Amino acid sequence: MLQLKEVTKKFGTHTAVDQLSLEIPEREMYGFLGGNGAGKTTTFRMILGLLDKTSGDISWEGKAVNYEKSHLIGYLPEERGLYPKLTVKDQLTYLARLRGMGKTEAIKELKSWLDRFQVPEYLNKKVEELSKGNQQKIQFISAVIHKPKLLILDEPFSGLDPVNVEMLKEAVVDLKEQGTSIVFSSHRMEHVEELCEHLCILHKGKQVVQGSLREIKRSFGKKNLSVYADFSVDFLSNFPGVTKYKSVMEGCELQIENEAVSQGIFTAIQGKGFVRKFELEEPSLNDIFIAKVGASYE
Ligand SMILES: Nc1ncnc2c1ncn2[C@@H]1O[C@H](COP(=O)(O)OP(=O)(O)OP(=O)(O)O)[C@@H](O)[C@H]1O
Repeated sequence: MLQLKEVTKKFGTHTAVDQLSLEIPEREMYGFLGGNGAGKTTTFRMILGLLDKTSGDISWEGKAVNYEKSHLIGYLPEERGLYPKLTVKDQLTYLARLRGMGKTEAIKELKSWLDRFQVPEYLNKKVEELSKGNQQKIQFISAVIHKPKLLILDEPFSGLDPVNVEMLKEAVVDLKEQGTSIVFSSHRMEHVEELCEHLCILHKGKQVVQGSLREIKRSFGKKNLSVYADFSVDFLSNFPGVTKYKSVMEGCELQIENEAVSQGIFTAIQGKGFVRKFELEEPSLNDIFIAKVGASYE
């Protein structure tokens, strides 16, 4: 387990990470959400031992983490940095050897990743000949080639087209199933919602939400209600307990104060005509973020 206890990082007078306490379970995928400047990269760099913390404690399996010395950790940094003039093969075998792998084994692993990403022809290409997105795939391979136990991915999906996003998602899911603990950051709620059992949302260095996705959603209650009907449902905009009303082609989408309000609405629409949909939904992470942080988030 990776543990952070009251971790703070100050740059001069600016507090980039403020009293962050987290427990990141083993063999899971853990999501860090937050807008630009929220403190995600700073937290990762502190976890890896690449940046000193101002105060607090960080431990993995009971010990301090040292990325430079441990072969059990993989890291995809936000600022991608491959040597443009080297071939994929030379570069990745070099990096894999730094992380304790033999050359033959590294080439075998590299080839299997290139096959998986459907780019076997890149083996002997120079990095500068590849598109940005494909360079990112190569950098991802450099983070996982040595089969780390703990994998930290800073914005792994940014800049990739939808096909490559799916390919990378499948790869991280497989790594998790093989027992890797994965921590990744994203601006995109839906990626974290889809992939993570546990997550935290950072806002200006502070954690505003933390825990299991299921529990977080449950604690918010089901407050989104869709009502699609063959009669006008406009009167629901003034219904007691309705906090937000959106008219849509087929009816309306509502936010309600609590689940009990839906019962009143259900009674009120009965007998008025044909109801095609009446659905109480869990909040999305986006709803939760906005409720916690405010609508200013982009
Ligand atoms: N070396 C540094 N010196 C001074 N301030 C820094 C330094 N690194 C980060 N910061 C500040 O710390 C805050 C957190 O930055 P960080 O890069 O951790 O955010 P982030 O959540 O990763 O953002 P993004 O999504 O934009 O990458 C920001 O206000 C940033 O300006």
